[in-house]
Amino acid sequence: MSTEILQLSGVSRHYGEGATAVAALRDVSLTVHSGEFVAVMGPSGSGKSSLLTLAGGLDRATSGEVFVEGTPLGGLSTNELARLRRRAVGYVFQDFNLIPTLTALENVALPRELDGVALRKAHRQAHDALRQVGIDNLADRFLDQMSGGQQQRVAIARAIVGQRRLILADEPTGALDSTTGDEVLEVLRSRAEAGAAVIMVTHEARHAGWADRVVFLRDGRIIDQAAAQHDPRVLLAERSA
Ligand SMILES: Nc1ncnc2c1ncn2[C@@H]1O[C@H](COP(=O)(O)OP(=O)(O)OP(=O)(O)O)[C@@H](O)[C@H]1O
Repeated sequence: MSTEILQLSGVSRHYGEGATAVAALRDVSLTVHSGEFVAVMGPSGSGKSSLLTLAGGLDRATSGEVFVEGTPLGGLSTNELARLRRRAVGYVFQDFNLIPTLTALENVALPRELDGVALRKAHRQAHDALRQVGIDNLADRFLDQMSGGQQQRVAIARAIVGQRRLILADEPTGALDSTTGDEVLEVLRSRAEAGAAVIMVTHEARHAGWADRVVFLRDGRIIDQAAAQHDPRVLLAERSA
């Protein structure tokens, strides 16, 4: 039986006040279950990043409620929210948000260490995550010794380390060539198959084809939800043909 990992219930997010107020999200309701891979598409400014930051507890809703594994985020203190994020949520930021003074391995292990996992175990899990994105051989490199695509894969490894149940990825294939992009999509897909809920913002219909479901946003509202056009297994088959 699949469980609800994420639920947005009538969520709105307004920025600013009065004449300059912007409604980034308007009354959005969305449920994502364990094992589901959901793509979010929509024009620039439609609210895609806002949806992701609210889902990950990086920002708070103006109204409505966000539930992660049944916990309403609105009632949590800042510390409780930080703990839930570290434990349950992996986030791939558009600009990676990695720490330049740490190696790839240390960047990936950091959230585990912060969560109290012993160093050796955290490093073992980090190696495993780096292996999944195909760059375990770069574990000891610093960020300035890596290409943009390699840094992006470090960011993805950090999001999937330690079997997080909710993985949120904002344009995770942006800096990657198409082969590497497909590899990353395969990793996200396999995390969903292992039981995570994965939500990915993308501009590319081809990438959305890897998802089970595509949510379309416009002006802060969900205007449509559809099953992905392509069965991901078909894409896989095309790749290996
Ligand atoms: N911190 C903020 N302060 C004020 N307005 C904001 C803020 N963040 C987002 N907005 C506004 O909210 C709306 C939705 O922005 P959001 O970044 O969620 O859209 P998006 O669909 O992710 O866009 P893009 O594809 O360009 O990244 C936009 O009008 C944006 O200008």
